Amino acid sequence: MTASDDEPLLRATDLEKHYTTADGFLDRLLGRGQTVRAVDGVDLEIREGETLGLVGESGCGKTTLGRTLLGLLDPTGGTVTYRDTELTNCARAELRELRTEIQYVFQNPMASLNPQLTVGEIVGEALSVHDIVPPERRDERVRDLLETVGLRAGHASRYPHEFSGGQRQRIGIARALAVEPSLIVCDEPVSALDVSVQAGILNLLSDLQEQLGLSYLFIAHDLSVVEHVSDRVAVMYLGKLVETGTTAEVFDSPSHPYTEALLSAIPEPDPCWAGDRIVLEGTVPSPTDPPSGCRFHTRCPRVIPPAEYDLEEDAFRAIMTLRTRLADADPDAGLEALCSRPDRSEDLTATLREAYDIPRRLQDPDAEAALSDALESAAAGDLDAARERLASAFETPCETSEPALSAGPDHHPIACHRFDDRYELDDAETDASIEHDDRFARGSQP
Ligand SMILES: Nc1ncnc2c1ncn2[C@@H]1O[C@H](COP(=O)(O)OP(=O)(O)OP(=O)(O)O)[C@@H](O)[C@H]1O
Repeated sequence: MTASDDEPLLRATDLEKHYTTADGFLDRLLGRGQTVRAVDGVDLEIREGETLGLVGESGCGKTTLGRTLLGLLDPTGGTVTYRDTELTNCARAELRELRTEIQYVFQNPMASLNPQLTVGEIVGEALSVHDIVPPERRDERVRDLLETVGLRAGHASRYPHEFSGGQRQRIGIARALAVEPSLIVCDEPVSALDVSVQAGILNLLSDLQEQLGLSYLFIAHDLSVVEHVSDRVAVMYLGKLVETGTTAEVFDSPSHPYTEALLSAIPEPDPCWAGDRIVLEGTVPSPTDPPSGCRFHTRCPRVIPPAEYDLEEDAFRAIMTLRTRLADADPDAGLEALCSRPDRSEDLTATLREAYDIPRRLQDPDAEAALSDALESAAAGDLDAARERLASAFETPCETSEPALSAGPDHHPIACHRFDDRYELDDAETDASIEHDDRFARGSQP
């Protein structure tokens, strides 16, 4: 079976996986508990023979997405289609058959291998469950598989604890290969291994892809590894994809501010490297109550200022950081919730400006008046009033509507309002943005 040229091998459409954190039956009955929107409307394609890298900070939903694509988790919405069969809507027997086509390689090979079984039994289990080869040929097939992954046929009689981390991962790969899959979801397959053995596993995966025409979804937080192995890359933030493209498109000219920040954190071996690391404000918000509009707006270094003011991007970012802190603050905690500096001056509004890197005076008089009001409320300990004043005076388009994943300046898909004609940025800002992109183009010289 092969997918036609224009049909992807696997396609997810508006895929959702929400967990509920209700503790027990009574909680669920009474509707108590929270919804964790781990995967929240993902469109994604994996093509025949390619490696799609999936990157994003810890907790953004990568593993949940990988497991939902595979059917290890039931989606709460959307569809997954393998070739021309919708997995999310097919009969049990057919699903059981198709399960062999998509396999999973886990991050921690020790935890995923049954210590009570020999390696031969682990790798052979799937052969008997799915009746892949006749019983009399199973041992031979297991021995072949072990040799394919760089182990010895004689290893079949040993137990997982007798192997090193890298060898255990090879056993996990042999087990996945046993059912002759077309697609393997590799979930952080080398991150638990010593750097010295990582290359061996990556080379093995690459050789197997070449020999067997496999496709991979390669989940990893190590961006250098992803750049090395992937044909295309998808960047995920808080349950959604924010940028996808070929590896060159995403790594050489990242357009989404989140991708820029992620890539700027890759350690750079070149001592002449001129790019600065982009430090994002705050922590990743909770997927139980994600920010409205663009989920990244609470941390985005390029959050779009309100059109009615003439505001510098940096000044607006600083105001948004204060707004986000106010939104999260316990109103009873008073000023301490915003500023715990021991060196507070008499003028608390000046201390707040300093603590949040807000200029002493904004260039736009209306913006300055609104900000001064809010700071005075905050300095007086009335955090509710400060929060409301800032929210009504400094609303960004990034929080009012959700950006769709659509063609950006380099034609690969990006979910960011900066590239939407409705939110026209003036020429200076767009030029600054392009210069900024160039500065972060990997490999560029100062
Ligand atoms: N079974 C579960 N019940 C409730 N919430 C869960 C469950 N599994 C994961 N989550 C939550 O879903 C979100 C996404 O988790 P997931 O493990 O998919 O992210 P990830 O990007 O793979 O993270 P990491 O890189 O750390 O493995 C997190 O907030 C996590 O706490």
